[in-house]
Amino acid sequence: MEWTRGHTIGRGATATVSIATSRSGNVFAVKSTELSRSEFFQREQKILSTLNSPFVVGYRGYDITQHHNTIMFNLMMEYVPFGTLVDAIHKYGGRLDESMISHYTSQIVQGLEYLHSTGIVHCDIKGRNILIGEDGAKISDFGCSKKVKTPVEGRTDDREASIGGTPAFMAPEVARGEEQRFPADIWALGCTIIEMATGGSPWPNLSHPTSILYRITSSHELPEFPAFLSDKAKDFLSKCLRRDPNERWTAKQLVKHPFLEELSNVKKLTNDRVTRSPTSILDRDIWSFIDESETPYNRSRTDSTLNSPNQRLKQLSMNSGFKVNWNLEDRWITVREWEDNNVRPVHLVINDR
Ligand SMILES: Nc1ncnc2c1ncn2[C@@H]1O[C@H](COP(=O)(O)OP(=O)(O)OP(=O)(O)O)[C@@H](O)[C@H]1O
Repeated sequence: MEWTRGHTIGRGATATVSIATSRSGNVFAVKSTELSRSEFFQREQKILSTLNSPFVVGYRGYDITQHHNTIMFNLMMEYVPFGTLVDAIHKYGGRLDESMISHYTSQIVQGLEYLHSTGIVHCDIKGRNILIGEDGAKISDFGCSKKVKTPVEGRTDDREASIGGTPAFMAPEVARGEEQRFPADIWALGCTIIEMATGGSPWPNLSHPTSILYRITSSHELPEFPAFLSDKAKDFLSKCLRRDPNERWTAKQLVKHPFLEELSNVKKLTNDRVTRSPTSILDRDIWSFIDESETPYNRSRTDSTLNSPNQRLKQLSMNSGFKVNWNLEDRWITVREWEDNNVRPVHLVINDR
């Protein structure tokens, strides 16, 4: 298919997303990166090409092109015009009201129900990866996603697979490097509801990924439920945010929860579009205003154990029973874990944005 690249509409850690038009005049979005750096993209392309749901960004194909001396991998997708859920939160003054939260949650849950029924774990559900279209929310960015066996087919051994995502949205079993299956997306959904309700991180006093992982793995805490939410909304959250993945509700159960029944009076974004091009700075804007060192949690730790990322990780590894080796590569952090002297094949790929 011949197509022409238009203006840039978004940038991720590795990709530039542009609007594009085909010769026949169809408009779509094209996400491009250098072929040599396209490992996650190719995974995304393979997964996206198998999916078809109104609650998941639509697949339109892929191609490889040469731009000056650079070979580019291009992933073509449905153009979703109103930015991300984080843009919507900004647009509505920093947080969404409960009717909007239930509207978008309903669509994300239906998207997750569909994905999980096909054996896909998204692995990076968060506001930045939810796009807002004419009909509402669509799940996007499948760069971390993986296919696992469905409950009917049996379990895969996640110790063989890489697991990862964004620390603030990571379920306890993921942060510990144990497994990342369907319940991990449900935990991240709970975190995304808090993001919609507060405009901030589920762990608002912590900004460094290491501190967040430390808190998730070493405490028995849950993210704080926003006080202004109704009992129904809090009950819904309590079904998502359970530390034991086996106790979390499935997407199939959650679609029937009473919180999602009240969908009247929803303000749609269709005629009131978000025009600002979304950038990665949004996450920083929201979340970095509170320094973790100012929190009582860290103030009580007057020893030097948590002074640097490496020292914090040493502490984390002592608590978790694993030795952890961190590798900073661009904006991604890879954590490899060892159990006694046996190298575990699991590594945790962390989206640091
Ligand atoms: N289909 C689309 N339609 C409209 N805008 C899009 C579309 N896909 C992506 N975008 C915009 O481009 C931005 C970057 O896209 P995406 O998150 O998929 O890139 P990424 O490099 O995988 O991101 P990350 O940094 O999370 O890995 C999104 O936040 C969004 O604003």
